[in-house]
Amino acid sequence: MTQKKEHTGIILAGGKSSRMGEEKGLLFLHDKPFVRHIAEALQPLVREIIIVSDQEEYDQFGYKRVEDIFKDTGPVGGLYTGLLSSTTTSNFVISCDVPLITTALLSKLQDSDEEHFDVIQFRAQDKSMPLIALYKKRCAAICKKQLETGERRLRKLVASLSTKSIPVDEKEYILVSNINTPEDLKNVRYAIND
Ligand SMILES: Nc1nc2c(ncn2[C@@H]2O[C@H](COP(=O)(O)OP(=O)(O)OP(=O)(O)O)[C@@H](O)[C@H]2O)c(=O)[nH]1
Repeated sequence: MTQKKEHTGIILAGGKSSRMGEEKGLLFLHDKPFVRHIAEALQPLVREIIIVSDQEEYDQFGYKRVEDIFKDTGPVGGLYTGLLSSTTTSNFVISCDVPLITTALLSKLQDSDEEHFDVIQFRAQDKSMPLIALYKKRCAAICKKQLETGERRLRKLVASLSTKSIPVDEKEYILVSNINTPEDLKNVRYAIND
């Protein structure tokens, strides 16, 4: 097990948000943008937060922002840039569309961290969640190699890594739900009385 605060929090906030039709990380839930919710959940567990995005609007949050090195290569490209910018061996990598994530849930990943696993990810029912996960910095080289072959799929990358999956309790499914569409947002707002 690694010590708390030996991790970096990387939030991926690039991509097209085509299903939502507007920048997902800047959408509001309760009184705060998604990215702010996620950063606040990460904050007690990490040394530094890095947002990977080409959008300057994310500078308003006061975290370090880095721009994609490989453009338009999807989450694997974002992961590559985030890991390269990090100074820690182990890193939370979180998509910008899970605003209900909590520190308590994220700390379960941290408590399960082991040096020999490349990835520690959540699994809800039978669905693994590679964008609510810990990645070792060494995975950057593998991301680069994969992207150079033209393969962009994150699931393909994770399949090539040594991975541990942590089950999410049924009552916690809502906390890991991705909000990708206006319908998802409506449903979550309804579920949490927003
Ligand atoms: N930095 C970076 N992040 C990305 C990139 N593509 C996707 N992401 C992030 O990866 C996560 C998952 O992305 P998706 O939901 O699959 O894709 P999306 O482009 O955001 O949305 P859709 O266009 O609706 O598929 C989100 O947090 C995105 O912000 C990219 O090229 N660069």
